[in-house]
Amino acid sequence: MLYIGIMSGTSLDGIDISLIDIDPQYSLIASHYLPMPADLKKSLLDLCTSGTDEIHRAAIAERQWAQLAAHGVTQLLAKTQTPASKVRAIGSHGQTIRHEPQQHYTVQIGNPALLAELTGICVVSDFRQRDIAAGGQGAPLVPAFHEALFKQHAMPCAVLNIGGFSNVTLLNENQHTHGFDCGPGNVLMDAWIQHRKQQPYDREGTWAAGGTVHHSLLQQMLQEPFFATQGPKSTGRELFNLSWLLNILSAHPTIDAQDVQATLCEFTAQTIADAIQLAQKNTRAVWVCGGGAHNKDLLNRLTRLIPQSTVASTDSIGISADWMEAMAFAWLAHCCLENIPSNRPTVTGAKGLRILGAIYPA
Ligand SMILES: Nc1ncnc2c1ncn2[C@@H]1O[C@H](COP(=O)(O)OP(=O)(O)OP(=O)(O)O)[C@@H](O)[C@H]1O
Ligand SMILES: CC(=O)N[C@H]1[C@@H]2OC[C@@H](O2)[C@@H](O)[C@@H]1O[C@H](C)C(=O)O
Repeated sequence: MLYIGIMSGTSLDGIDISLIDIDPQYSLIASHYLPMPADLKKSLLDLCTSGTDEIHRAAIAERQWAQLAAHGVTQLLAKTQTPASKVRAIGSHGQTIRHEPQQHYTVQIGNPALLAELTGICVVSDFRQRDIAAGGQGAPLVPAFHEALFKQHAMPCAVLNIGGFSNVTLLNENQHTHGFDCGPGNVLMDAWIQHRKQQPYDREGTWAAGGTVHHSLLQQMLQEPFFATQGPKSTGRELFNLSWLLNILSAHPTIDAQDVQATLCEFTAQTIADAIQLAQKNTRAVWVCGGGAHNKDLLNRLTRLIPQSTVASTDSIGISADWMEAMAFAWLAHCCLENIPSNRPTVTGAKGLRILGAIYPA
């Protein structure tokens, strides 16, 4: 049974589209990546903070986003010669423009009705809303997919997604899945290199690797109260953004830009390592996915900071690090249509298991 998953993450670098077969074992058949056009990226980023005429701007942006996503679906189907009628549904994450779980709301836009209209395929979307309605954070949602995918692997293990933000799933022999957002993934490193070198990201972490960690800056960043709170917890650009960083840096005006990048990479690794070690001390392996899996410097730091575990990309065990999230949303669509609950109350804090997603028939 074929499903398509569409993930447009917090990094806003582009739209990931996967085609998966539920049998056997949620296999990835094909994938397609569409870079985010600069004007749409700017519109979406602007919507992440409050401003004038937001309703109008959100409606225009989500229409453009759906048109782009539909174009990507068409290209993916053409390159695999798959008729649209063979795909049972598209699971579309949409684009998060606000995430305020403390205020019991989260907003993902993506005009699923238009996506269904343009592709002729049933679309399942708005996955986070029901979990929020049941008192949860609405995020992270990938832990249930990680649980299904890693069933056969040695336990206890952790699946770590390092996208714009980082989230971890902790799996053990007793099937008591835990998970939460650890904090920033690439978001601060991306923001800093963009600010200082006009580059979208630090390729393989080479800029960070050549710098020196500034320990008092690191300690100050670690004071952020988010890190001291226990899960369920999730976060986003509302908290960790360039202004957050510049505010802290204002107390350290003389630090070299490259040393700031090194410190941000160490900070990202340290917060992840602390979170994993506190939540599941005996973790044997940390399987890394998301774009951060390509950041060699970040992986080296994680390896040093979590000495009791193997730290490796999921690519090394045949699970694509780049497509994990897009595959997860294809699987979430399947769960919705099959009435399978896909939140994990231990992760999100919801009152109970819930079937997630809103269905827009073909
Ligand atoms: N070769 C590379 N070297 C270093 N970093 C990389 C590389 N490739 C990708 N990245 C990082 O990964 C990021 C994109 O990751 P990904 O696509 O997983 O994020 P996302 O899905 O938008 O985020 P989220 O999971 O938070 O929603 C880029 O912005 C960049 O920081
Ligand atoms: C609100 C939102 O979009 N959160 C994202 C973000 O990116 C990573 C982390 O923060 C995670 O909580 C979530 O994404 C994944 C797909 C999730 O829900 O599991």
